[in-house]
Amino acid sequence: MPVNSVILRIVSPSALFIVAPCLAVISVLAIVRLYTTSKYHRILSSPPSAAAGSTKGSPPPPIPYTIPFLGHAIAFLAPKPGEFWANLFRSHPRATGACTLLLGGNTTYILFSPSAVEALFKARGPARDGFNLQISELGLGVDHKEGLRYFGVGEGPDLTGITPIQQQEKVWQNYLLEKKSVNELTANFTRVLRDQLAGESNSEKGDTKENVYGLYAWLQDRMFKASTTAFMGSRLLEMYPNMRQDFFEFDHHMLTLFFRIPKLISPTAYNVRERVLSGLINWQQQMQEECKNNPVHPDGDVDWESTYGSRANRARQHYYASRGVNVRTRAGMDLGFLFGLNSNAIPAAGWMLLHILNPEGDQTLLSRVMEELERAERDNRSLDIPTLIALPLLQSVFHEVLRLYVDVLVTRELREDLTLPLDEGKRRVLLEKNAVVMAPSWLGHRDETLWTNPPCDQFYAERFLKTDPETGQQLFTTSGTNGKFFPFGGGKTICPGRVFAKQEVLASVASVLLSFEIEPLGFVDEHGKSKTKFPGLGKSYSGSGIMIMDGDMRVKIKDRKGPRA
Ligand code: HEM
Repeated sequence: MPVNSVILRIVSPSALFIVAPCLAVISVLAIVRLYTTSKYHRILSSPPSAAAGSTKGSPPPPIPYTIPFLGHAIAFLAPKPGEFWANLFRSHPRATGACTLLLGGNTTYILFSPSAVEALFKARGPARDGFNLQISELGLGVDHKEGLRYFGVGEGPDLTGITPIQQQEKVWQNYLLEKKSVNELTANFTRVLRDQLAGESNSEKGDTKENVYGLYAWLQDRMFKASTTAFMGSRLLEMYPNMRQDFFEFDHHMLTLFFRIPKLISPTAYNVRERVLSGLINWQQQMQEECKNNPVHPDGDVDWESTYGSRANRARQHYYASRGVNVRTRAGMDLGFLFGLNSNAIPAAGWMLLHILNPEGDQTLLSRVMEELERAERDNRSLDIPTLIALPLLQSVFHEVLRLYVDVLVTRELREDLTLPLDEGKRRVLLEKNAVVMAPSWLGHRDETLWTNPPCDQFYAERFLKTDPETGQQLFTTSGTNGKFFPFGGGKTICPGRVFAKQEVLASVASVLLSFEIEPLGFVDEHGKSKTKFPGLGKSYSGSGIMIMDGDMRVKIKDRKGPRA
């Protein structure tokens, strides 16, 4: 009897309507897998080394996939830090220095050779304009046309010869990076933070009250208030007192929105974004009315005022006006700026404090850090910021926290073909135009061949210290880390908040440790339940910035000394 007849006897005709499409789908998936696997092996067997001597190089091996168009997107969205990379390198040799993924229809080159990453940051061509536009639309809820208007996509220079992108770069340069402005920002941040800490202290009344907190939750609240007030002015939190809770809920869902997870699957992400936006819109409308659409000029004598805060923020508001964007776009872009301001620096300070105070860690670390910090405390108990930010051990701890906990996908779009060197230029790799290239910090920061002794997944406070052979002194250094360590990205779009971030984080850690005696009481998980181990990495998508903790450390806090200046 023919096989068909046998199948027809076993399977009813209606079942065939289901089986046939399933078989067709399985066949397509199998063919795609076979085709991409054979292409992968073909390219892998003629690696870029074959192109030695040629200046062009060859494209990075394309990792096999099964589902057309989506490619590796589903696996890439695993909400467990590092999981995708660990799986990738189980079957793919790291020695290739680069590989190609298909992410939702986009060819995406992944770089993990330090030489290639270093050269990418030096290249002038690759840009991140398209990425910024995508963040504004998908993550911040800005309308597409408004996003184009804000960034001035495709626009040439204005009458003064400056393009919108250059105008924005000028804002960062003049008000975020220039020494006087960044010092003013740090002074205002420290003033608000220390006022809060002083409010906590009861020593003026001769009271020795002790308080018990989850250290990170306690710190997050105080740092958020200090940085938001220093940058945006005090009116924002007066008008929207619950902003911190909403903001950190949004922060948690930002990548859900960016990766286009539908509202049906994650309604909270969309709802919380609308809540924060509507709070910011209220504030924007009220402030525009109060300042009659003319915020205090950023260049005058005023370094801070209550409506729009810092020079940097007032310069941003003038930029909005020059671009003619509506109030929702302003609120969306403010949310983006608050994200840059708060999402990384606050967890960095949290990880630093937890490691310094960790009862299971190096028991000499706290006293060595305190010895350094006392050098940066003036007689009136204020902080000497230039001394603080040059302390070797403190800087090493800060950089070690960035190494271990920053997970960024530094992303660029290629408008032209780009050739990059692999292993000091002996081999070259060709990246074709119109693709996206990513340098994932996880791969550089946690490369076990580059960070040894102790192994890369361990916190080691002294990792960025070396001993001066002549004086025997401990010196802080990041030399030899190009292309392997890039917490702030690199090149012309490197994070413009990096100088403030360092001052803010170190000033927070110093203020807390110099103000209070802190006694660790044990660790808790995300739900506040006691656990024995130091917090690990919370759930997050690849590229979430500084990774959050999956718990906290309970501490008893008691005043260290009398009132401070
Ligand atoms: C430890 C803290 C921080 C880390 C790890 C961090 C990291 C980064 C990274 C990786 C980028 C992308 C750079 C690139 O593409 O090459 C970036 C961009 C940016 N960061 Fe930060 N950042 C931090 C703190 C801050 C702070 C405190 C501010 C604000 C004062 C800030 C404002 C920004 C802005 C506005 C951008 C976008 C710049 C542009 O589009 O050109 N960041 N940051």
